[in-house]
Amino acid sequence: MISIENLSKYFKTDKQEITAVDDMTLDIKEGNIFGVIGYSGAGKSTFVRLLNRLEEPSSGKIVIDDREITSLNNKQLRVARQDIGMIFQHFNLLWSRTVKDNIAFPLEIAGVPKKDRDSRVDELIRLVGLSGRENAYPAQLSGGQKQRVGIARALANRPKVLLCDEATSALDPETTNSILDLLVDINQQLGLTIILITHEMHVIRKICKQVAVMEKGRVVEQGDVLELFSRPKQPVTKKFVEQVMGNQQDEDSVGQLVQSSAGGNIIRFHFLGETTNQALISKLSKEFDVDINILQGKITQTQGGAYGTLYVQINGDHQEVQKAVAFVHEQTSVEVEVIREDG
Ligand SMILES: Nc1ncnc2c1ncn2[C@@H]1O[C@H](COP(=O)(O)OP(=O)(O)OP(=O)(O)O)[C@@H](O)[C@H]1O
Repeated sequence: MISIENLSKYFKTDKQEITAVDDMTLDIKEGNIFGVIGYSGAGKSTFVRLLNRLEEPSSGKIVIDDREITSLNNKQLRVARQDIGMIFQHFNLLWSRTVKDNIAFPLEIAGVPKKDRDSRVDELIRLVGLSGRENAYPAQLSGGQKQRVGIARALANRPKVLLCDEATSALDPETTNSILDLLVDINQQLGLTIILITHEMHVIRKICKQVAVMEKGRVVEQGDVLELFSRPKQPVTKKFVEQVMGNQQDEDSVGQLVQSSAGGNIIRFHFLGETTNQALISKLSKEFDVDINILQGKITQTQGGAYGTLYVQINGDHQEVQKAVAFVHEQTSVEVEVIREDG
């Protein structure tokens, strides 16, 4: 759907030349929610603005839905942009226009007749959950509602791609979650390809299927979100994973755990993309004659399933404990490791 080849952007200032995007190559599949994460200054905003040529590339090639964006003239670009919606951190709404008229704006520009505009706007208002607020002005809306207007406006011309530039960074955690849920909903309902840039790993965790990590204008690591969580290679990626998971490699705390829990078997379960394991603990205690005590853990949900580690103490007859461990090993995709054996 989207193919980016050797894309670069240099900015010349009086004193120096800055490489904001440095030779990026990426392929993004249709219907994906693709995240790009990086710290401030990594080049994320520049990258996303190059995709619809809000920023002109210095070199490289961008193809979106078989159309080479980088070779279009201005007139062709205006038409092509109707297929590429965009939402922004600070919403970029027109403050003198109502919700309805903000959403109608791109339709007016595209020359859609008034009657068709009105019915499309009604449809969009329902889609983004703004019914009843049609005639409000942006200043009368909450941050989350403003972003809903931004999303409706971006979708007005039925784009194939939606670019999200830090779309939830100005919102509180609860509103962030509701906007992310809306993006997933839109992705599923409309089959829209979404590219989302952020500096927050929990945003990636919650809605992205694949992710690229940017540092100093370059993609330093990319892959499936679960894969990246479980095997981050670059130091910057490890830091981002720690934002969500804490430091999983903290051997001290495991040692402490073993010391402080008197007796019993200590088992570590490692969840990696399993989607049917929510009932694992209760299933084990029902099917085997064992008692299970949860000691410590952190599990998080990604679009690819659950990810994380859980330490439990399993008490019971030696054979029953072994059977329970064998069950997890053989019947589920949860990795299991015996940290300490009883006796
Ligand atoms: N118009 C510009 N002129 C000169 N330098 C720029 C311009 N836009 C961006 N830069 C520089 O390019 C680099 C990448 O900036 P960019 O805004 O893309 O990063 P970012 O990852 O989006 O960070 P942030 O989240 O802070 O915006 C930075 O060093 C920035 O100062």
